[in-house]
Amino acid sequence: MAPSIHPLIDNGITQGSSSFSGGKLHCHCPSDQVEITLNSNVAHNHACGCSKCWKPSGSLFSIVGVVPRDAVSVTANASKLSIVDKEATIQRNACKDCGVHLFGRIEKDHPFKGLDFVHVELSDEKGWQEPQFAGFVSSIIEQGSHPNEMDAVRAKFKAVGLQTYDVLSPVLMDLISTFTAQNSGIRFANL
Ligand SMILES: N[C@@H](CCC(=O)N[C@@H](CSCO)C(=O)NCC(=O)O)C(=O)O
Ligand SMILES: [Zn+2]
Ligand SMILES: [Zn+2]
Repeated sequence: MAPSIHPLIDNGITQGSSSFSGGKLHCHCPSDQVEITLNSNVAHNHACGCSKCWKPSGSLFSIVGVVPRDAVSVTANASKLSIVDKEATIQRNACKDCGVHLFGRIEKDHPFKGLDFVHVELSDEKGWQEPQFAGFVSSIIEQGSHPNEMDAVRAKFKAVGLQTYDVLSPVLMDLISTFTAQNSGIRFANL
């Protein structure tokens, strides 16, 4: 059987709702779940093949989007959270018991500082923005996917209407490069 890309991709994508304004995320513990309340829908929701984003077991990709950090609050069992890698750009807060990542936060100077990374599949609510693209696709080879499987993986994304990139989407890459240019002293008019 072909490996799962992700349950939210494998059988086609369900469109989100533009009027949806947030909901709750829960970790996978059978009891005393960590609960996160999001007062916003996600943006730039995407499949990520990198090794650092949390993926459901058996899936090659994570689905991860961003919300303003002010829209994120831990509303139950905060004591179960622990940062996976304090040195990483994105400090991923995971449940110590089940390993699920509840939110990833950037504290250092970075173009995405102020945005938290979250996985909407941890919510029972419907209406979250659907995945917009697939990023870090080639990174799945670093985790053991065979290079010969990559055409099939990219074809699966294409079949559900998603563009694939080996880093991030053009709009996000432009934001990163704009930040880098401005930090080096370049000033753009009318930005
Ligand atoms: N090939 C590496 C790539 C890891 C990577 O750079 N991941 C990105 C995307 S995460 C969500 O889009 C990133 O920004 N990482 C910063 C961080 O993780 O702190 C690999 O697969 O590990
Ligand atoms: Zn848990
Ligand atoms: Zn990632």
